[in-house]
Amino acid sequence: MIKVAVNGYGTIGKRVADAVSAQPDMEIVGVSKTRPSAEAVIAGKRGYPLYIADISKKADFESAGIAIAGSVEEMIQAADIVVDATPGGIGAKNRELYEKYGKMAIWQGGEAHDVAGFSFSSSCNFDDAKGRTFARVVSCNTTGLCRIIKLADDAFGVEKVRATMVRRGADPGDSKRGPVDAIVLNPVTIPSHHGPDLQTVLPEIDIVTTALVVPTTFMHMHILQMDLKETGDRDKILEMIKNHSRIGLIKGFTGIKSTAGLKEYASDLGRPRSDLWESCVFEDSVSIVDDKELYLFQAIHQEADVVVENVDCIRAMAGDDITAAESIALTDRSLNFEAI
Ligand SMILES: NC(=O)C1=CN([C@@H]2O[C@H](COP(=O)(O)OP(=O)(O)OC[C@H]3O[C@@H](n4cnc5c(N)ncnc54)[C@H](O)[C@@H]3O)[C@@H](O)[C@H]2O)C=CC1
Ligand SMILES: O=C(OP(=O)(O)O)[C@H](O)COP(=O)(O)O
Repeated sequence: MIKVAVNGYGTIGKRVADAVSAQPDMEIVGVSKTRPSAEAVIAGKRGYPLYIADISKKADFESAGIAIAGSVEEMIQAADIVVDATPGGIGAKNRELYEKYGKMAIWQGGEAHDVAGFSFSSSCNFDDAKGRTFARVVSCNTTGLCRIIKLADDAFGVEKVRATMVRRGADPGDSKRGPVDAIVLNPVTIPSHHGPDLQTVLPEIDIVTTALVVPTTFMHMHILQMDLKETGDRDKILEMIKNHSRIGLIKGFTGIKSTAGLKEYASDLGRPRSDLWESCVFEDSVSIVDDKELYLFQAIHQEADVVVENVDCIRAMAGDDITAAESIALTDRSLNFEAI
């Protein structure tokens, strides 16, 4: 069994902990919080040993009736590999802790590529993670871009990509962020970080991305245009999407044309937390123009798509020798996840 610690039990960390627990070859040895909170209570209810970043806060937890297993340093020592899901910028500061105890670690997309020197996407570079001590799973948006661009590149070759990310303003449980009534250019400069971020995984792709933020909480929406090297074939693209285990195809007859419709669908499917681990490509948007231009819309559930990638990354780094396809299949099967 691969012993996994999750440092930072928040939006991403709690989902990674649940996904890891569902795997037959992994176990959670601990999760961490900084202060007593609703999520700390949930960690206890899930049976995850709870460790704290600042052990001097132990009394605060105990007076709230929350049992503490020890300090984050103790948690790290108990693990084979640490998934660092602390807020962007904090994770990089934890690197010396992982080095101190000689542990493998995986960071999230809020950290720069340099934190690990290697950025990961299950369907693009699984084998390159093998034997590494450190890796970073690219951000939710970049994960969505990696999946579909790799697919198009494999099918027809991709000459260049131009994409706009319409980003959610805050996660559903976050009442501090906005905007409440604005469309915010984020960033106002071009390109956004997503293109260069994609190139940390697929360096040969010519890509320019732009991004803005809107007052929603569930999912980002991508407007994608790819110039193909060869003449595109819509039916072939659709077939490849249907066969891709991490890309779902939203069919026109469903009437789903929005992130709201997808949220309802995920909920009706009985997905935990309404999570959509797959990218959601709208079938009717998939269009070939002038033979070689491919257009499509895809929605990305920011809280979910990176979760399954973290599980594969753990397996690539700390597991038995296994192929990407085998790991992806095992991860998904263990979660009862079949792309829509
Ligand atoms: N929320 C999202 O939609 C996505 C987030 N990410 C990335 O995942 C990472 C985590 O983001 P979220 O889960 O959204 O953040 P979050 O704020 O929801 O959770 C972070 C957790 O880390 C804990 N924490 C803070 N400082 C800590 C420390 N020093 N030691 C241990 N725990 C500490 C907090 O208590 C909190 O539970 C970031 O790099 C972010 O960019 C990636 C994809 C999507
Ligand atoms: O990794 C994400 O987005 P990103 O790919 O746009 O950086 C997550 O949705 C977190 O984004 P945030 O930095 O707006 O919280």
